[in-house]
Amino acid sequence: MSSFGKLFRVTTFGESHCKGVGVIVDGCPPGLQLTESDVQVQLTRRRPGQSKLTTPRDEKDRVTIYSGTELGYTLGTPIGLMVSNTDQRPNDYSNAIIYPRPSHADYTYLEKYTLKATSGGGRASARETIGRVAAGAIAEKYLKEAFNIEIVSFVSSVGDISMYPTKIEEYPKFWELINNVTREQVDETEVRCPDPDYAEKFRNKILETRGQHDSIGGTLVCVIRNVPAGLGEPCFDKLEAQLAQAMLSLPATKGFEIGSGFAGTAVNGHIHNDPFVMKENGKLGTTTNYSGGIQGGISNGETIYFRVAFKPVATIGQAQKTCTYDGTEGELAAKGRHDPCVVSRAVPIVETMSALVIMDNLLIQLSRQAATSYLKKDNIPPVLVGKLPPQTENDA
Ligand SMILES: C=C(O[C@@H]1CC(C(=O)O)=C[C@@H](OP(=O)(O)O)[C@H]1O)C(=O)O
Repeated sequence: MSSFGKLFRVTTFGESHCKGVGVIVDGCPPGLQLTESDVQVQLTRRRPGQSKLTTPRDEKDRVTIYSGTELGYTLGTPIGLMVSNTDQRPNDYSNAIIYPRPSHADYTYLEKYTLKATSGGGRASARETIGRVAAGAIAEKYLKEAFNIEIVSFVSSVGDISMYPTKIEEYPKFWELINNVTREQVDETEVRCPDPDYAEKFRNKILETRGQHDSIGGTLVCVIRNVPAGLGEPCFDKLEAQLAQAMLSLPATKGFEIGSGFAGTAVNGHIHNDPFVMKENGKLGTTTNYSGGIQGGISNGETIYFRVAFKPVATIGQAQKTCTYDGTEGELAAKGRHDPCVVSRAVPIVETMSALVIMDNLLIQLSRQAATSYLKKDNIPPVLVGKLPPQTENDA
């Protein structure tokens, strides 16, 4: 379905070649200062046609807020946002009418719905992510203002060139990076990688691939800082499970890994466990962070970090042997304007999608805390809050 979230609920609409794409955001707290410019920043970072590394389809993606705000403040009512599609070229798809594009969604959409959009990727197009980005930008604004939560994503690999740690021993250096990396640093390079040497290698790889009328995959890291402990809903809605669902609902994703991920399987528990320590803020924290900020499906107050894998874009100009819908063998060389690699445009998409997950879980936890605050808790047995009961004479 096209809706996501429980208390901060978003519903996206639109196809890549219809009049426009957008989103309805229900459940945004009233009183948040919000204008189009707050949302536009992330939409502009996502837009096509922004550099040689992306699809040349030239959409400005200017957003209009239709409802839910007045005098620059949210009213608590549904916020409607929309972006017009202005640079469609449906004829680009004329040679693909009888061919399902290999590894795209044409065949499966037709099987599912019995008919499909004639041009573009329809709902499976990356244009659908505009709605998510617009909604997530609102969530990000609340999270930053109310809880100082920071979300930063960056490109960590393109093809087989990777800056991501492969062994557990390499993680402490990586934590230094993720604890400090900023969006400004990420945006200093066209490809959106904070390491200039890797950024250059990634850029060259994408340009080389584009020259071959081909595509290539890559990975993104996402970091979420200052998340309070307690977010996530066991058992089925663990925070990492929701993040995984959110990320794997993005077009072209093939993998999700949190904390030490697959590398963590190579070491013993005494290395992998994150010991607790009292932190300056008077709360328990951990001295290492192989857990990736989530334990038992609940945020523990440490930095959350995860990695998302994006496959090579399915639509490529290079001729491929395949067959038509009726099984006739042939060759398809896709026409049109396509991304040789989606990772740099995926950065704001992953950030805003993360914001949607954190926002929804924050509202759920705040509502639980508010409900509990009305109870008289004076006589709660100490063992239920991790304390020993007072000693009695019999104990001595
Ligand atoms: C336009 C965007 O990306 C598009 C994603 C896409 C696809 O099939 O996913 C195909 C291309 O567009 P068109 O439908 O014009 O061929 C991309 O340019 C965007 O993300 O805004």
